[in-house]
Amino acid sequence: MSEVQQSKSTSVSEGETLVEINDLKTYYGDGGLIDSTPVKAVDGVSLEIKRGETLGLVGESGCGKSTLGRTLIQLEEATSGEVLFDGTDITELSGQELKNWRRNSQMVFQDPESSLNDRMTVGEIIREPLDVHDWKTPRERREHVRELLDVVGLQPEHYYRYPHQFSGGQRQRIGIARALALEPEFIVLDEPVSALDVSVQAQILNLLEDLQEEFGLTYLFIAHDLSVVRHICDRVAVMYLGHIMELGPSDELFEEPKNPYTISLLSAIPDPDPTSSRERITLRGTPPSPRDPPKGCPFSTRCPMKIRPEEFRDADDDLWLNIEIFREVVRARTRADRSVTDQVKELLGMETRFSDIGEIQQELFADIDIPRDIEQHIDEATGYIENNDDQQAREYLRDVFGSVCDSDSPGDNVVSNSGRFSHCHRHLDEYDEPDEFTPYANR
Ligand SMILES: Nc1ncnc2c1ncn2[C@@H]1O[C@H](COP(=O)(O)OP(=O)(O)OP(=O)(O)O)[C@@H](O)[C@H]1O
Repeated sequence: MSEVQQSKSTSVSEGETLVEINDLKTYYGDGGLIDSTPVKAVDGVSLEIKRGETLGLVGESGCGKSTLGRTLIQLEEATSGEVLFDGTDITELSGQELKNWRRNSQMVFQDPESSLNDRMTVGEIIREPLDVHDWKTPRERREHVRELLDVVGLQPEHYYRYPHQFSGGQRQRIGIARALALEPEFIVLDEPVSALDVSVQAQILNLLEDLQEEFGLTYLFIAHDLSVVRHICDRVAVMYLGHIMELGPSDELFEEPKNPYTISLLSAIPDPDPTSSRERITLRGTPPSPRDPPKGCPFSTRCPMKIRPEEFRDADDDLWLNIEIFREVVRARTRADRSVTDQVKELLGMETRFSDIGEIQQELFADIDIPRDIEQHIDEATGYIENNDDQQAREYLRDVFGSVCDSDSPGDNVVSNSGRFSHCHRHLDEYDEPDEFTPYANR
């Protein structure tokens, strides 16, 4: 870690809070009459964003990053919780108050191809927010737009051109100029360089850094590309299934990840250090549906370091893996939003003929040594399913084979002096720390 980066992280982490988020939830489709199971896109997020910092937000597609970003600037309505900007809860604002507040917070979107209106000139696009807010006089607006073109590296004559006449990188500059028009303090950058060529990405990232310094901006930088985040962000939040799994200074988090999900994500990035002993962890399956998240830890259905119940701690690893797969098959059967056949096929990589539970049981356990007590439990669960009580089977298996990871939501445990936190039961004294635990699959 360079001294410069270190001091930047330290000063920011000690800095003044601009945004404070408390137990924020944003659900989609809540209260509908036909399907009342909401999509829990953001499901209890608490974090702070410091004035002047860039906070990265990373995670797999669909984990809720955009929804969180959109809720912070009130493009999406929060279901519950607080978003305090300089102490004011903006989820409570409406009407003129909300309109006035909106000037402070803007968003830059991922896809410069579709986020700009092709029927408006560049000048009109950048000026639109000024018109909406009746900013100063029309003449001053035009002058301000020309200044903004200059600030983002475009030419005054670009004012009268149309977006389709520009390259992807230039279009993103237009989007940035528009976001800056009302002189906001806070900008959500939603994958701002993902759609651009690598060579252009660096130019846009440099521009964003320069603008941050010039105007004292605070950024929430959403990305799935971890390497981009590492270089531009002071701190990083790792999101999974609507929850923040780990949050801390970038360098620390990348060099010494503490949460099993962060460890798994980072293990997939090639390590330039040939002496590194870091082993790649391949995560099994896909994230659960945000309509039906697990009861305990959000990562519990895929965690390679999941805590086993005491009585099964020495169970054979292959057997245990198949028990976990069996539990996932049963979970999938209880899920409402995708066909059971598709889910089972995906979980087992098998053909539809195995969607009969007896056959699945055979497939998973017939060729494996299975202690009598475990076999009885599996038989019992299969019996419930054969009686069409999938939910009972799911709960039975959770009671028998589940651990604290299945039953309790972990706390945000502080894992370093910087205040970094990790959402994992393994940080409690009675368990091995995640970074000291060899994942079952890698033994
Ligand atoms: N308007 C909506 N109505 C219903 N569900 C939605 C809506 N927008 C998003 N979702 C769902 O909410 C969950 C989170 O989506 P979101 O776009 O916030 O994730 P993301 O991490 O930003 O994904 P990506 O990187 O693919 O954009 C997903 O399951 C998604 O399908």
